Amino acid sequence: MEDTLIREGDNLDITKERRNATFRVKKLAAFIHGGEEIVRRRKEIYDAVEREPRLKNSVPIEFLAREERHEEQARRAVAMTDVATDIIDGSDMFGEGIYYQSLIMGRDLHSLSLHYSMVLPAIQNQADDEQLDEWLGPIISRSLISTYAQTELGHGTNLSKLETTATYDPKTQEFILHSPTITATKWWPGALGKSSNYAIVMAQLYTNGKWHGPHPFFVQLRDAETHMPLKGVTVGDIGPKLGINGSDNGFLRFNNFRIPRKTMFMKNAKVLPDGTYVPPKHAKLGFGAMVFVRSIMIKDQSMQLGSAITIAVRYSAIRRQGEIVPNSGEVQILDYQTQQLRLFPQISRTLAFLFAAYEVKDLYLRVTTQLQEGNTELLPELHGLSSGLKSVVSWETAQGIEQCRLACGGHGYSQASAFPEIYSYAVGGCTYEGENIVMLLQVARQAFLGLVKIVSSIRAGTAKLSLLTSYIAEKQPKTRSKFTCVENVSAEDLIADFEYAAREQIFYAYDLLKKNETLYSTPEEAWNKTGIELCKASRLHVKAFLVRNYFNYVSKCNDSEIRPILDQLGKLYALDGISGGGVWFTRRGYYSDDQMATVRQGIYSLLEKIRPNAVAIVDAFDFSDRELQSVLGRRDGNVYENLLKWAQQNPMNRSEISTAYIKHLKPMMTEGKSKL
Ligand SMILES: CC/C=C\C/C=C\C/C=C\C/C=C/C(=O)SCCNC(=O)CCNC(=O)[C@H](O)C(C)(C)COP(=O)(O)OP(=O)(O)OC[C@H]1O[C@@H](n2cnc3c(N)ncnc32)[C@H](O)[C@@H]1OP(=O)(O)O
Ligand SMILES: Cc1cc2nc3c(=O)[nH]c(=O)nc-3n(C[C@H](O)[C@H](O)[C@H](O)COP(=O)(O)OP(=O)(O)OC[C@H]3O[C@@H](n4cnc5c(N)ncnc54)[C@H](O)[C@@H]3O)c2cc1C
Repeated sequence: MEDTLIREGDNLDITKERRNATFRVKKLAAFIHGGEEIVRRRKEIYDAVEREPRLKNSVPIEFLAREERHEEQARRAVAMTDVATDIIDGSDMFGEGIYYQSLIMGRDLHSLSLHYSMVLPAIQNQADDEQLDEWLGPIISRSLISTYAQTELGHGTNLSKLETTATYDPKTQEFILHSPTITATKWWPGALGKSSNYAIVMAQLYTNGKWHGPHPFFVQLRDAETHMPLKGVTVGDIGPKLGINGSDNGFLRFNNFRIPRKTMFMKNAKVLPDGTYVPPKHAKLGFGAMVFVRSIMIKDQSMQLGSAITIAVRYSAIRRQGEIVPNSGEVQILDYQTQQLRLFPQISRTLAFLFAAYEVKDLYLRVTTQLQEGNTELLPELHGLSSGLKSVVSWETAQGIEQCRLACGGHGYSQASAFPEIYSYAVGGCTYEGENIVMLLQVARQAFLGLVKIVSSIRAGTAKLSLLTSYIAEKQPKTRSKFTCVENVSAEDLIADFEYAAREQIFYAYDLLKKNETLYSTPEEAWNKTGIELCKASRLHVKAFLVRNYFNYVSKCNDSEIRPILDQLGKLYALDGISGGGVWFTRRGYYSDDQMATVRQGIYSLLEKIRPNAVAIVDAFDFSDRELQSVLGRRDGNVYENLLKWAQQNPMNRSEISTAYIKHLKPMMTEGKSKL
């Protein structure tokens, strides 16, 4: 079927792929992105960005040194936010906001990342009316730049042991911020080093001699005119990192630095002028900014994997290497079954993660509405869903990007492929906003209303279960999995298989925890000794959610042109999970060896079915060349000539003779000659 992505001068192999696709890309793109209107808006936003001279990205970012990159990204961030209201609906951070930003900033953070992704939502949700009046205007007008300073040199995960203190002095109605040790130094906050003049600082609150745990404060760090650090504040950049080097992640210390009482966020917890502490309705309301980023990053991660797989599939369609049948000509590497197994599951994952991102967005919005009415009922569910997805999605995204890179051979290792930028940006998501293992343990402890608590209440018959957890209470089937062959297997059967595996492991981990509680002297030690099994339970629980959610989402599609594609990808997602999960599915003989062999046969048959549509499917992710920034992943497939151009524009090639040659190599060679 002819498609609008085909243009004259394109690589012939990629054109043939597009012509042979069995569906129209526009239809699949509309379904993936949530409707034709959204795809139309993406195009409108893209065109507006392309038209705007200040949003031209003329400098290839990967050739820049750290300081140049930081400066260029600051320029882009200012230009991006200067014209944002003319182009996007800024309130839609989950949709238009992420897309618009990715067109301009690429895979990097910048001077305003935290200002918008953490400080703005924190102010909207945690400031009282008076604070909102005072702070929101400057945040929106960008007359100040702010960040979120929580992590310290000595503690990131364990917030209860943060060392920065905020001690209330009722005489002056001020808090005294102090960093009592080296390990109390704030370390990591994005844009803290050189850009921000304000920060939300998480500090241990002391008032009237009592400790109340970590609380957020909105603190001025630098002079509004000179941008010099205020007296009592030491601040700077922490140095180059694996990725996101456009961002000046920073360090920060306070030396008995006084701030007014009303700099403490007071919508939830309060400190009255006499120092009386009023606790919040829910102890973790002050952690809301983290929950927000955990929620939005699921879509961002899926888009990173989506761009990696788009690059790898397009390149695999134009790359010819080796022969399958001797003397019949070199084949497209996409024809190798091994290449397909490496790549096609990444397509399925991208979709599963994206559809999950839609779900977490809905839950986030529901929770925000509830919280505005003072209702915290759904907060634990959101904490569980966002923590679990964050953990599984960022891990599988990082592994998937790496598979895409490897699948592109040597060219995948070049920055021209974009994989180094994509990987080093995305993999940060495994650590920031809660280290992944720690977040899995939260899922076990708390998520989806607390797996561990659920097990005991299910056994007592008192469980109140949500949609996300109700499967745990169902009886484990005594029979085998219903799987017979890929053609006949239903979505319900595949969901049942993942629920079986999750349920089995959840109860196993629970029983082990209970046993360990009898063996160790404290519940905490028993918890630690059950940590690995608990994490496995959480992972399977999240995977069961991802499979269920995929098929639920796809069930809305009645289009006979694209539904088969979505079904194939869904089955591949599930069967690849079952085949890779092995032992989780064969426990108690739930899957026999023969069934497992048939699962593998099913995967091979799906790879064959997906193969002719692979290029068109990744086209439907709707990435422009501007977003992909990859020579290998170009829409037109003209990779080789552009690799050469890319190398030639390399600043090292501006002059024929390098300074390295003049300073070091030439003298060595001259000396060598003199010794001849
Ligand atoms: C395009 C956009 C894409 C990307 C984003 C752009 C930019 C951003 C990029 C990077 C920015 C990065 C920023 C940061 O990294 S900020 C720092 C983030 N730090 C963390 O995430 C620290 C992780 N640690 C924690 O969250 C907590 O300390 C932890 C949950 C591990 C434990 O908390 P704590 O010790 O205080 O509590 P516990 O005693 O363990 O638990 C008590 C109870 O409370 C529940 N709980 C914990 N957190 C929450 C929450 N947020 N909401 C609701 N409930 C919560 C916990 O489960 C326990 O429940 P129960 O078992 O029922 O008692
Ligand atoms: C790119 C990037 C951007 C960041 N941006 C910011 C920012 O803007 N603001 C900010 O405040 N912070 C920021 N951070 C810091 C980030 O939030 C922390 O690094 C993260 O929360 C992990 O904490 P940690 O570094 O203390 O790791 P640690 O907690 O020291 O983790 C080290 C290891 O110990 C394990 N571990 C720790 N605790 C437990 C436990 N209880 N049970 C089992 N295992 C455990 C972990 O699983 C991990 O394997 C950023 C970090 C990165 C990498």
